[in-house]
Amino acid sequence: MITIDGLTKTYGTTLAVDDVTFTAASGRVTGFLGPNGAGKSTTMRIMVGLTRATSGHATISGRRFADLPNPGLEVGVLLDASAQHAGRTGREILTLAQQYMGLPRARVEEMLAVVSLTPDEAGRRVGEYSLGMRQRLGIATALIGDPEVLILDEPANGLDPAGIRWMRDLLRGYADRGGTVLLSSHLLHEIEVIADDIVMIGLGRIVSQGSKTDLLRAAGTVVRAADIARLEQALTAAGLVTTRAGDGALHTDTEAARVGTIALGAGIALTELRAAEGAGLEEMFLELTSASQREGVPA
Ligand SMILES: Nc1ncnc2c1ncn2[C@@H]1O[C@H](COP(=O)(O)OP(=O)(O)OP(=O)(O)O)[C@@H](O)[C@H]1O
Repeated sequence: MITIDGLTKTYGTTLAVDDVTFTAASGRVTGFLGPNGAGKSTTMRIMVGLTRATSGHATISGRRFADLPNPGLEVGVLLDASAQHAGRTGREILTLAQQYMGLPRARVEEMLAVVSLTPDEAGRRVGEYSLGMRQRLGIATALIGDPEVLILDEPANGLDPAGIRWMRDLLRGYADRGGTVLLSSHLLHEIEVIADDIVMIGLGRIVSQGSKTDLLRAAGTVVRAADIARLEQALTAAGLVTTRAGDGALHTDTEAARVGTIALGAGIALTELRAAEGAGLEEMFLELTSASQREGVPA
């Protein structure tokens, strides 16, 4: 379990992380979502002792990272896959990790197999690796000590579709066995597919957090009718908040059953009625983080 309590980080006049509090629970994948520059990496760097917080605390399984006697056995970290020594081979990097964590030699080959790096690839210098191969090696290094907690910054970066699926299954299995997974992304879909819980951050502040199921439910309903203006009128008259999506559908902030009942009462035949899910979550994400979106939110 990871606990973040009132974490704040300033760089000069930049408030990178602003009073952030959340928990990533055991047995769950927590997605840490936010636009570029929102403060995700800074928060994660503080968790693993690479950056000092201005105020607040971060603990892993109840202890500060600096107080963990053999951190690799408690927490696997992948912050920047390109930070590995370019002149060493993948196998050498894993062997160093195996040695300083005091693990059996066999763990190196086991991990290479887990992340599907072939013996030939393992013998090549990391400087010659593709980004996806470096991510795989980074994940192997994070997992080698069989830690209870995984902290991964943008782990899907550079992976191809099969690689993304592989990583998703790996992290799912890890959480299902009781592990804690915290992964960051600015890609909503990636987080939406894998996460059990979502923490959304914008301009250093948490703008929303909760279980994915609850957030998706709160994302509302998409509804369509031949006479969309009359439907809009009926829903607004019933006190619902509606917005017109670009494709002509209406988005409401309430559940489908209520929308259906109102339409039936007004004698309006619907052509579509469904939970907004991904689209709703995206809208929520753009809205909640609008102040920190470089491009602003499209109308
Ligand atoms: N070492 C540093 N010195 C000064 N400012 C920094 C430093 N590191 C981060 N920042 C600033 O802190 C803010 C948060 O950056 P951070 O890298 O944590 O965002 P992020 O959410 O990880 O973004 P991305 O999705 O682009 O990786 C940004 O305004 C950034 O410019």
